Amino acid sequence: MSTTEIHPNVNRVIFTETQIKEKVAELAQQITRDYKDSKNLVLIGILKGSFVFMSDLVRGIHLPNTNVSLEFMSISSYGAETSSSGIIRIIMDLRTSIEGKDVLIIEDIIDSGLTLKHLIELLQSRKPKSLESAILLRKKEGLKTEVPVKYIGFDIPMVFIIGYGLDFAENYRELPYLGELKEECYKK
Ligand SMILES: O=P(O)(O)OC[C@H]1O[C@H](OP(=O)(O)OP(=O)(O)O)[C@H](O)[C@@H]1O
Ligand code: HPA
Ligand SMILES: [Mg+2]
Repeated sequence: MSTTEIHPNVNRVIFTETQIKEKVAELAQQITRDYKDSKNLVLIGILKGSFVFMSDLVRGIHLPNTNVSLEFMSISSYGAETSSSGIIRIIMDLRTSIEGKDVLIIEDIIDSGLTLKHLIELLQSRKPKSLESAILLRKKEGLKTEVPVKYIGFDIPMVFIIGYGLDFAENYRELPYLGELKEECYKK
């Protein structure tokens, strides 16, 4: 990717397409290894942010002896801000039961941790056989609550990230890399 293709509102590229591809392949291999004896694995993508990560990740998972199904939930708490509103809204819930199944939540980012914490409590009450999560990005210093995460892509600094599915006020999801949004785009 040449520098001329970088969006003008991106301060710097944090991870390139190649770096992301390698990391996603690594995560997919770990998941393949860990779930080889699973009967039913439900991968739950959390929209909208996870849609790119989910689509790349699932194509690296090879489990010929497992019923692998994909489900989606849509959850929102950020709106047009760069910090969590603290109000976790479920916009769209699962269509099927997860009772007795192995469940893996697929998320783009964990920042305050509030979304994942809420989600784990909700899904645990539906009695899955197991419940884990695969998260591409984690802002360790942003965490306001303890949340267990089994698969982590990258730990990142406290900057606002866009691209590869992540947005600011619904823009930039289409960028193929992960970049830092310029402060002047959100600081008044
Ligand atoms: O750890 P937290 O502080 O809760 O932040 C993480 C959540 O925030 C983002 O969702 P957002 O509310 O922006 O919805 P979106 O995925 O539709 O962009 C992101 O996709 C995670 O779901
Ligand atoms: O840094 C971020 N970028 C995009 N969405 C987010 N949701 C939580 N943190 C972020
Ligand atoms: Mg968002």
